Amino acid sequence: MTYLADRLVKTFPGVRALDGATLRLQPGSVHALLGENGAGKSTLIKIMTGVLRPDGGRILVPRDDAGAHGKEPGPATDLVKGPSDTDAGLHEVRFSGPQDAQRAGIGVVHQERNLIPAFSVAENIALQSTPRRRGLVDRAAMRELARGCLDRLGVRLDVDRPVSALSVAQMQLVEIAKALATDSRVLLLDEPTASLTAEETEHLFGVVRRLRDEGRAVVLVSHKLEEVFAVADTVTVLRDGRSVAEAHPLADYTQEEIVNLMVGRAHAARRLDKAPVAPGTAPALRLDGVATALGHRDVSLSVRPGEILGLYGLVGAGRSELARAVLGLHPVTAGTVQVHGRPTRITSVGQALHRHRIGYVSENRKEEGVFLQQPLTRNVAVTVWNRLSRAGLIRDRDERDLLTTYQERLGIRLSGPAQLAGQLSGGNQQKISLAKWLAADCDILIIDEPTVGIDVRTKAAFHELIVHLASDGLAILLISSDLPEMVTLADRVLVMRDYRLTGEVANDTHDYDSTSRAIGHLLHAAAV
Ligand SMILES: Nc1ncnc2c1ncn2[C@@H]1O[C@H](COP(=O)(O)OP(=O)(O)OP(=O)(O)O)[C@@H](O)[C@H]1O
Repeated sequence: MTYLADRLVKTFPGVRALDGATLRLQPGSVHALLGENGAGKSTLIKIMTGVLRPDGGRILVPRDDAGAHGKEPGPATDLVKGPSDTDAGLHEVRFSGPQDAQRAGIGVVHQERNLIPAFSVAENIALQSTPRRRGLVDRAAMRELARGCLDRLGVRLDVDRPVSALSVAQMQLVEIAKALATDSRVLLLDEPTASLTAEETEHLFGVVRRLRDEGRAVVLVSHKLEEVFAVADTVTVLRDGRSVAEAHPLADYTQEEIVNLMVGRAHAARRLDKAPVAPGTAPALRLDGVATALGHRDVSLSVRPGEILGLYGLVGAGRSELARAVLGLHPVTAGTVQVHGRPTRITSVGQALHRHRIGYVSENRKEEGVFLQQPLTRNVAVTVWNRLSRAGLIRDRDERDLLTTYQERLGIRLSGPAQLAGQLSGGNQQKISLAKWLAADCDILIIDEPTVGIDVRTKAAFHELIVHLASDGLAILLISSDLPEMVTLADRVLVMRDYRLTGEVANDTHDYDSTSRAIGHLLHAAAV
C-alpha cells in the first residue's frame, strides 16, 4: 500500500523548489523527510496535500484509496504503470485541493495550527467528518467519534473543552486525532516538536509509534536530528529540490553522514572559542527584584558586555514574557531595570533600540519579525535606517550590500534582493529576521529561541556569529529551550520556573553532561 510522490517538479518565479524529488512511503513506518532550509520539504508536503499543484511528476496512491477521490488524470493506460514493479496497483491522482488529498487518505499537521480556537475538542476533531442525523449535527456521535480517535492515540482529554484552553502539545494531539477522524493512512507532521518540551516530545513519539504499529505511514519533517534518529525507520533527504537519499533505512546512516548528505559535502562542526569577560566589568543590563503584572516575582539578573547569559526553562516558564516586560511590552510592577547603570523604564521595542541600543529577536518571528509583503532588502535594513540614510534618503545599494553580507554569513536562500520575505521558506524567513538584528547597532541583544526551524549548518553558523558578537563586546541574553544550544553558547545559565528564577548554573566548561544535569536538578528542585 505504497504512497508515492514521483519525480515532482515545482517552479516558483526564479526558484526551482522541486527538481525531480521523490518520496516513497510504506505503511507501518516512520519516515523522516530531511533537508536544509529551502531544500523543498514544505513544497513537497504542500503538493502531497493538494495545496499546490506540481509542474511535473506524479502522485500515486493505492488503488483502493484512489477510487473514491482525486481526479483521474487521463486514459486508463496511464494509470497503473509505476516506475517499478512494486508500484503495480498504484493509481495516479491529481488533487485539485486539500479535500482531494484528504479523501485519498493523506493528512497533515502543520506548524501553524489549523484548529478553530473557540470550538471544542470534539468539534475540531470532527470538523471534516461531522456526523449528521436528518441534516443536523449529531453531537453525541460527534463526541463519540472524537473520544474514539483520542483513545486510539492513548490521549486523555475532555472533548468538550474549547481548544483555546489547551497547551500547544495538546493542540498538536487534537490535530493528529482530527487526521485519524478522516482515516488518514499517511500522516505528515511538519516540525511537530518545535515548541514542545522534552517530555511532551516523548509522549508525541509514543503516539507516532502507535500510528506506525496500526499500519499507517508517518512522515516527520524535523531539523532535530537526535529526535529523528530516536523515532524514524526510513529517510528521504532533499537537497536543492532533489532526493539525494530515497526511502533508505535510517539505521544505515550516522548523523554525520545525514548532515553531509543534506549539505552536499563534508560538514565539520567547529569549536567555538569565546573570550572570557574581564573581572569587574559592569553590567550592561541589570534587573533587581523585578515583578510584573504577568506574575514574575523577585527576578534579579545581570548581563555584562562580552557575556552570554542563558535563560532556560520549560515552555510557559515566563522567560519570553520577562524579556517582553523589560522591553515595555508588559507592565513591570516592582523592582528596577538598569541599562549601563542607569535606572530605566523602556516603553517600546523601538525606544529600546534607538535610545538604549537594545535589540530584540522575537520568538514570534512570523508575526513580529518579518514584513512578509516587503522585499528582503527592506527587511534587513529596517533596524539600521538611521545609520544608512543620508539626508533622509536610503540608497538601494546600501540596503543590497547589507543583505548580501548576511546572505553570505547565514546562507540565506533567495532568488534576488527584491524578493518578498513572504516567498522564502520558513527557515530562511527566520534568518532574515535574525540578520535584521545582527545588522543593528546594539549594545545589548535579547534573543528568544533563535534556531527553531533552522537547519544544522545554519545553526552552527549562527552560533559562531553570536559568539563573535559577544567577543566584540555585546551583552547577550539568550532564551532557548534547546539544551545543547544553551550549553554551547552560554557563559552562565539561569533557570526559570513559574515566573521565578530558581538558580544559576556556571557553564565554564561547556560540558553537556554536567551542565544539563545541574539544570535538570534546578528544574526538578523547583517543582517540589
Ligand atoms: N510561494 C513561493 N514563492 C516563491 N518562492 C517560493 C515559494 N514557496 C517556496 N519558495 C521557494 O522554494 C524553495 C523551497 O522552499 P520550501 O519552503 O519547500 O523549503 P523547506 O525545505 O520546507 O525549507 P524550511 O526548512 O526552511 O522550511 C525555497 O527557495 C523558497 O524560497
